[in-house]
Amino acid sequence: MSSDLKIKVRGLKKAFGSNVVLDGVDLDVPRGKSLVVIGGSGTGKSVMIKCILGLMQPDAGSIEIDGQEVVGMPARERERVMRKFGMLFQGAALFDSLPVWENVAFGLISGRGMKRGEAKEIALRKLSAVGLQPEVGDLFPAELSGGMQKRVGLARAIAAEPEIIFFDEPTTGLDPIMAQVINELIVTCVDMVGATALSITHDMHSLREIGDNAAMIYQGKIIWAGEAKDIDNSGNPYVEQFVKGKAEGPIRMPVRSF
Ligand SMILES: Nc1ncnc2c1ncn2[C@@H]1O[C@H](COP(=O)(O)OP(=O)(O)OP(=O)(O)O)[C@@H](O)[C@H]1O
Repeated sequence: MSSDLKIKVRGLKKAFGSNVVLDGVDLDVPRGKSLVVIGGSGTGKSVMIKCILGLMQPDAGSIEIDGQEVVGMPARERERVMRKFGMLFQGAALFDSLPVWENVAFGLISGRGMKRGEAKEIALRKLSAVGLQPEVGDLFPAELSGGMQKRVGLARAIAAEPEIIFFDEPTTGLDPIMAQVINELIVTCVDMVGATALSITHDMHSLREIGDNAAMIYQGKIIWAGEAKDIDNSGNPYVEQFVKGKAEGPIRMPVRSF
């Protein structure tokens, strides 16, 4: 039933000139669940997320959030829907010139007009939730390791207690131990704020840790969707090749000959 869906995507299409990136994507994100989308490099995962976030206009198709069509929605109304979203970008995307606490509180202060003192208190609480001491709040992003920056990004993503959180390759560039710490924090934080989560990743380990459900995108379409625990027995040769990381199989990587 569509009321059980937080996000419902149907027939989403997007091309750049002759490069057809999304060719009729259908995706269901059930309310309160964590869906992880996998797919090779350049298969359109980021383009799909950008369309859902309203950062990119699709050529065709429908995106419903809480049963409300957002494609073609007037900018003002769309902004209100965007407030339901939190986002952890690849590489954390922190503002270098702002101390850590202000990075976390940015959306609260500039987006919601919260007083700085109140926003700082919330920011320090969220930093503590991701295992960072209050002293870290006064440091600048350049003074932090990559893993700490990811934690700060996560604290920022949950600062406004969003209904939906997007995770863009949350473990890319981290060592396996820090990747696991971030995976566990994602699960805890998503639970803590009771959010629905949509992630994109190449990292199969991360998928198994953070996903209730999984989907695979290939050649502009979702070619498999199911419970994350079933991904090893998908019966789909494309999914199998990706999951096992095999060079041989139906997926052909574009290789340029010089
Ligand atoms: N603004 C844009 N203008 C033109 N082409 C674009 C634009 N954004 C994305 N593309 C193209 O869309 C395709 C898919 O890109 P996208 O970034 O969504 O891939 P991805 O699956 O997220 O890849 P990766 O896993 O490597 O991040 C690529 O061929 C890319 O060149």
